[in-house]
Amino acid sequence: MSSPFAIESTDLSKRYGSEVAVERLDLAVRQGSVYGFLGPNGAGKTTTIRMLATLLRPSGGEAAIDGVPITDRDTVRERIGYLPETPPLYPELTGREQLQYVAGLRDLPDDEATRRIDDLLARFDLDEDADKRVSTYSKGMKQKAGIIQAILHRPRVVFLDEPTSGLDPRAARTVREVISDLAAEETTVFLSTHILPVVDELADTVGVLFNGDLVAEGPPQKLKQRAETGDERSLEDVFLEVTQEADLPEQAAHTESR
Ligand SMILES: Nc1ncnc2c1ncn2[C@@H]1O[C@H](COP(=O)(O)OP(=O)(O)OP(=O)(O)O)[C@@H](O)[C@H]1O
Repeated sequence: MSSPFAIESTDLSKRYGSEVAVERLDLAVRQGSVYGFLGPNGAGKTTTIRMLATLLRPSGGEAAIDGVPITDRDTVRERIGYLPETPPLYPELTGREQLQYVAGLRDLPDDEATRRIDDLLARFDLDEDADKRVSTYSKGMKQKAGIIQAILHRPRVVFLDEPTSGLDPRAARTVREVISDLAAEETTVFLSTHILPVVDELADTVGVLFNGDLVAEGPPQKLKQRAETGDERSLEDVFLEVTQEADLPEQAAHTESR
């Protein structure tokens, strides 16, 4: 039976030695939705994404992508695209060669690959630089190439770690439009970013991770509604509140020990 969830996890955990990076995380992300994954630096977002993308072995718990357990790495990898914080690119290739190489790894037919590469290069304003070596690219140009290679094969689920990092306003808008288009085509987008307005605009559901724990989850509109008064606050207010409240016991302990 097919699951309505594109990403599911139960008790997903990761420890680095005695350090707990992700603590018994339960996720259920609907097919075709955009999930905004927020959290302060070091909260465990990248660790979570790397586990879901089969690049890091969990210390405990389970997860499935598109109904396939992450232990079945080959099948999961066929169905996902991943933009890490630093896109993996070969500096000695040109942008176009890099994308052709990835299309080959993904077994895309040549003519379809050429068509999609040309379309995406133009969409990201990278067409004029497509035949220059990646080693000459700026940070933003590398980021654009990284985004294109993450979505080139039309994956069912896309993980984007800070996709607008280093991008100028026009390119950042293109990324937002591409994310909307992906969701409209029933691709699930798991989006980690510190840019809260992007999440506010695009996410169907927001999850806030703090010290490896999901401390808030829900549609942005609902999270922004104050339970007591019904007044609206910003997503930033919500973020600061939920990532501070959970911090209070530690702060109290710290103050007492002085
Ligand atoms: N390879 C590693 N070895 C040891 N500890 C690690 C390793 N990778 C991550 N950590 C720790 O795990 C925790 C979570 O890190 P992670 O990179 O997942 O956070 P993040 O939410 O993505 O942060 P940021 O927003 O700064 O990118 C941090 O405390 C980090 O120090």
